[in-house]
Amino acid sequence: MADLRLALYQPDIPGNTGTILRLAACLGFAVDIIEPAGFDISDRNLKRAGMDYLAAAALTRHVNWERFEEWRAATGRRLILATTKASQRYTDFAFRPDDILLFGRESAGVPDHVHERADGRVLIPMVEGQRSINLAVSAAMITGEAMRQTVWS
Ligand SMILES: C[S@@+](CC[C@H](N)C(=O)[O-])C[C@H]1O[C@@H](n2cnc3c(N)ncnc32)[C@H](O)[C@@H]1O
Repeated sequence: MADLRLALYQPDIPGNTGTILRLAACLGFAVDIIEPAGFDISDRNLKRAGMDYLAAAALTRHVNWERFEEWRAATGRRLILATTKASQRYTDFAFRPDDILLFGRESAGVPDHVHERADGRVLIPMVEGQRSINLAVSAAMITGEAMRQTVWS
């Protein structure tokens, strides 16, 4: 199991979370969900996307942002935010093995106060005029790069 973690800020779409939990089970990293989420953990669309991989996923639920931050402070881990507002490409960022990679909610990303708390902010560069990449796809791209740098190299 890698030490790297992926955190989802108040996710809205259960299929995306199920897809990410399946990825986490397959690649071997833990997932933190910062609630409230827009669905229940028993949602059938989450189960459909996560399938039987859900049983193997290491999932921790945090009741809100403040409790997540209390927990993170105790671990001493960095928080690295994936955001379209970053200027640094994720491929140019030096990830650490114990980083927490934070992804925003599908409908609204993260609020400014969360953006400001991040120790680093990374961007997947897009074609000019496009808004954003699907949450699960962006999570796979950035987690893949972080794993390449810290686990697979
Ligand atoms: C569908 S996007 C959120 C779109 C939202 N309307 C916004 O303005 O942020 C969901 C999450 O995927 C990640 N994401 C999507 N595209 C990205 C990109 N090009 N670079 C970095 N992260 C991205 C971010 O964490 C984002 O909060």
